[in-house]
Amino acid sequence: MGKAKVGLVGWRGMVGSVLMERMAQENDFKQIEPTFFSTSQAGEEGPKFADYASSSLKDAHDIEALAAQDIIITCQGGDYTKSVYDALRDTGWQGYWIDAASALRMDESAVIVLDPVNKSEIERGLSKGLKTFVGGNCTVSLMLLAMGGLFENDLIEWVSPMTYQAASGSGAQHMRELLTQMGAVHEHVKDKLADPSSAILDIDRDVTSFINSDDYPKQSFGVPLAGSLIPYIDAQLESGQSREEYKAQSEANKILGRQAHPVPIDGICVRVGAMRSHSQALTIKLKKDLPLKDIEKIISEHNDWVTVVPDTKEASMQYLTPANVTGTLSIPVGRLRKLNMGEQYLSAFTVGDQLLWGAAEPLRRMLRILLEQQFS
Ligand SMILES: NC(=O)C1=CN([C@@H]2O[C@H](COP(=O)(O)OP(=O)(O)OC[C@H]3O[C@@H](n4cnc5c(N)ncnc54)[C@H](OP(=O)(O)O)[C@@H]3O)[C@@H](O)[C@H]2O)C=CC1
Ligand SMILES: N[C@@H](CC(=O)OP(=O)(O)O)C(=O)O
Repeated sequence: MGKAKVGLVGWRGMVGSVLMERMAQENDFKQIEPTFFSTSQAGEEGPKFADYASSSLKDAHDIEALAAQDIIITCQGGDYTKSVYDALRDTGWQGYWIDAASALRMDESAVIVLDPVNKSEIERGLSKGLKTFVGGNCTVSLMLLAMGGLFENDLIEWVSPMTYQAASGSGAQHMRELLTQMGAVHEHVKDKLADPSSAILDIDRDVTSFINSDDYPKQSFGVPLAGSLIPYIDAQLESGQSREEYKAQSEANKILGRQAHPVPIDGICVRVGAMRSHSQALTIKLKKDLPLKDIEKIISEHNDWVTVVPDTKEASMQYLTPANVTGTLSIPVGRLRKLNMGEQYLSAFTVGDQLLWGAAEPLRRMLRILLEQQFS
């Protein structure tokens, strides 16, 4: 069999760029015959990745050109998926669709992919002839990689994740705005800050009035993030949850193949001024009382990326932070201890790069699974 024809859509966006970087690092381009698509630059020169120079960009809305692909990977977003997916399938196209957007995630014909956690669900989907594979929500994927061992051993009665989500989850413009806000705050008080005799409460008053003023740059977020936080992510639902919070239980149980007997998962999702790594504080009710040492072993042995950070101040401050994790595939889990509520109540804190395991990496690995199983 020849190399699989792989159509890449959304490759120059933020998630797509991280995906391209990982594909180049892992020599994925050598295994495929790629075609690059664009919604806005059709006909322009294509990119060069890992010595692979592409021909000119194809129109990402050209259904015929899309239908010529064996596999399409899109990081273009939900609106794009909605605009072409049905039309493409309606032509009778039997190719594989790998998607970063949430649009098709809960669709019965789609598998949510996170192979270190749900390889068996992926295999089940493939054997049933399913052809649509979607990456999960970032906080959900990162939580499942961290807690994979406890879920796999069916030790969790419920989880309450309280998140600290980075600006990248809102997109590139929002990351820029966070930095602009940081710079603007400093600029506003820099003279007073440089004067050792100035009173900190005066500086704080100035900062507070500035970040609440119309002069503060907040076109993208709508409210201050630097110097503040945003306790609501994504749309408001009838249930009182935000859509981001709703995804925790629904997507996690679909990934785990537990939709018939779901594990209750619910908490509050908060945007903080980190750049691209999401953190989560988890309160977990275990099904039974287990020694902490056993819990640590189960967690750390589940996959190659999770590591248990000792519950000390020094290790937590050094290793359990967005600053330490960003740009890596590492999933540290720390602050593991039994809570005062009882021996079955466990706390945990975990961090992961929202653009790597949270978005691009599960898609790349799904491509590899398809290449190994369906195109070798
Ligand atoms: N941001 C995130 O954290 C996550 C996002 N996702 C999904 O991925 C989708 C894409 O997100 P994200 O990568 O942040 O989106 P981006 O806004 O970074 O990119 C989306 C598209 O915008 C177009 N574009 C226009 N101008 C530029 C420019 N100057 N530089 C780069 N691209 C440009 C490109 O399409 P074209 O070439 O066709 O013009 C690009 O593919 C989301 O809608 C979501 O569905 C999933 C998980 C996490
Ligand atoms: N909503 C996530 C990012 C994201 O794109 O999620 P989803 O892929 O579920 O739409 C965040 O803001 O951090």
